[in-house]
Amino acid sequence: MAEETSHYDVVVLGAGAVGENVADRASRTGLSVAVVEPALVGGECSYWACMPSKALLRPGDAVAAAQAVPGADAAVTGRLDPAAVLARRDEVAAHWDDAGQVAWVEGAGLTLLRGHARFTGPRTLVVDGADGTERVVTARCAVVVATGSLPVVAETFATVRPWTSREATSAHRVPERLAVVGGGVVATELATAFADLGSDVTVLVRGGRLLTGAEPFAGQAVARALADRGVRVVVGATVTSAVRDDAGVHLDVVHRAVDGAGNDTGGPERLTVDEVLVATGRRPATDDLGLETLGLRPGGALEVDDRLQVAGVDGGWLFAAGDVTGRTATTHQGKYDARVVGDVIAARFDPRPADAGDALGGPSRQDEAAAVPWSRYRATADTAAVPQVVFTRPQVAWVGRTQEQAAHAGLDVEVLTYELGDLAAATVTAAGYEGRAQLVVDTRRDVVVGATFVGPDVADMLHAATIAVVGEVPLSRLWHAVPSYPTLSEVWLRLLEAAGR
Ligand SMILES: Cc1cc2nc3c(=O)[nH]c(=O)nc-3n(C[C@H](O)[C@H](O)[C@H](O)COP(=O)(O)OP(=O)(O)OC[C@H]3O[C@@H](n4cnc5c(N)ncnc54)[C@H](O)[C@@H]3O)c2cc1C
Ligand SMILES: NC(=O)c1ccc[n+]([C@@H]2O[C@H](COP(=O)([O-])OP(=O)(O)OC[C@H]3O[C@@H](n4cnc5c(N)ncnc54)[C@H](O)[C@@H]3O)[C@@H](O)[C@H]2O)c1
Repeated sequence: MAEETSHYDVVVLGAGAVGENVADRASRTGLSVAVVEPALVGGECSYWACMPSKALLRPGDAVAAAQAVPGADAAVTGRLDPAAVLARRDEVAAHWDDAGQVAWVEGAGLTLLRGHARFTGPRTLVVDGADGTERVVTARCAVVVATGSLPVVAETFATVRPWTSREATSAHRVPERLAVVGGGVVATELATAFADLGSDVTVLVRGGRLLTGAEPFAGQAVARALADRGVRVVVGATVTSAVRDDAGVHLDVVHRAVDGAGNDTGGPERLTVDEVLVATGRRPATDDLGLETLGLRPGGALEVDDRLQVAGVDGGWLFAAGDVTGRTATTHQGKYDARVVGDVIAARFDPRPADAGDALGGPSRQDEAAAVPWSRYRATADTAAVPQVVFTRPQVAWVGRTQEQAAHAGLDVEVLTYELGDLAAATVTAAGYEGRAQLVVDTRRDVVVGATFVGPDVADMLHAATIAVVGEVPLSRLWHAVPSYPTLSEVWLRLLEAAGR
């Protein structure tokens, strides 16, 4: 049943973390903004990704931290209480109730349209409501697609009701036996969490190592730590069939495995588990957006430039941000893109008198038109300095280029490494603290282009490195950034000493 047409200046598809931020910023010069969302306002991150997964990981970290300190260890001798961990996770996920975020959207002066949006032509959409209503919505100025991504699940698992990250992060029961297929960020974090909760976990990795986006030593450290906690990590593994019956899910796996002595112990095996978590990557959610009416291909990523403007559509009205672009797959980077695209739209379509932005110091039409890299209207960091933290134990944090990526880019690099366990702060933090920091230095420009930290509590060390990379701070100036004693940040001093300072 079609209703009357509603007109807005800007329409944002998706009220995930990215869509919310786009909408808020785009409205800052007085544009009317509608956000369309068929599910929970807040999207994946709040209810099925970042927040619940970190809530599942934190208790194990807290216990491990105490157990690593002689004297404190005696106070922490029990096991985690899975029911209490899951209950706290429920709270962190707001019990999958978006009332708080709806209140925020409405308080920000945005219009929330509940339903699934699809294009019927340029700047025109139909919003299908859950109650069967169809509302036509037009955008006078711009449309931003922020519909996120969906897990990739191979046909092999079609009949066994596998877990994706959604079922894992919202689970209300801890499986006795869990297989995790994949070796990326979701696989390593959730293998860690469920091992902490008491599952017998097997990780089936297609390639030769974990976390292939990071420096090789990072994945090796995580694999070692998982093995030490009784998790079986099988490399070179392919699941050839999956069947569920009353006894569980039976997986036929072919793999190669090498034992400590270098012997090949691999081969085909049948693995029976209670649940199988498929964590084999995500794909942009663009299947059913009506993109074909705009001359775009459904199903793929929406390719954008540094203004987040979609390539291949005339008129400068279509933008995309977040996971749907295939350019970024973290909340923080998606929100950075959201700030950029929101500012571009607020400035370009500013309804106020021509110089209003300049006079008030806010978004400015002239500045946007003349924008250069590193201005607020260009997502320059997406190519120069993307930070990522993996909340495994040990944590893995990196920004910018790995050694291999820097070499691939033709840079002359020097690689500086330091074992974090040799720092005074490590001695105080934990008995037998193990970790490593590595800087990739562009020797021609004398600046850091990449940094990796692996170890307990390194997540918050990353931002100093991000500032060094974004700021292109010369090593000669970094030398004057004095780290406090005894903190893990003293590693910066040791790394600079290794560079001959
Ligand atoms: C298990 C897991 C853990 C993660 N942990 C972290 C972490 O710790 N830190 C981090 O930075 N990142 C993390 N991520 C990544 C992060 O969750 C995503 O990068 C982020 O959620 C992407 O935000 P988004 O707004 O682009 O998409 P989403 O959050 O997916 O939001 C998209 C929204 O669009 C809506 N939508 C879809 N189609 C339509 C349509 N046709 N019309 C209208 N609306 C539509 C959807 O319902 C959804 O609400 C994690 C991911 C996973 C899977
Ligand atoms: N802490 C965080 O910031 C955080 C946490 C979780 C997820 N995320 C984001 O979510 C995104 C998705 O995470 P992900 O772990 O699903 O993807 P990923 O790209 O990190 O890892 C996918 C893994 O699946 C493997 N794989 C792919 N196809 C396979 C197949 N057919 N069979 C077996 N293995 C296969 C890959 O080799 C890889 O190991 C990531 O890009 C990440 O940025 C971020």
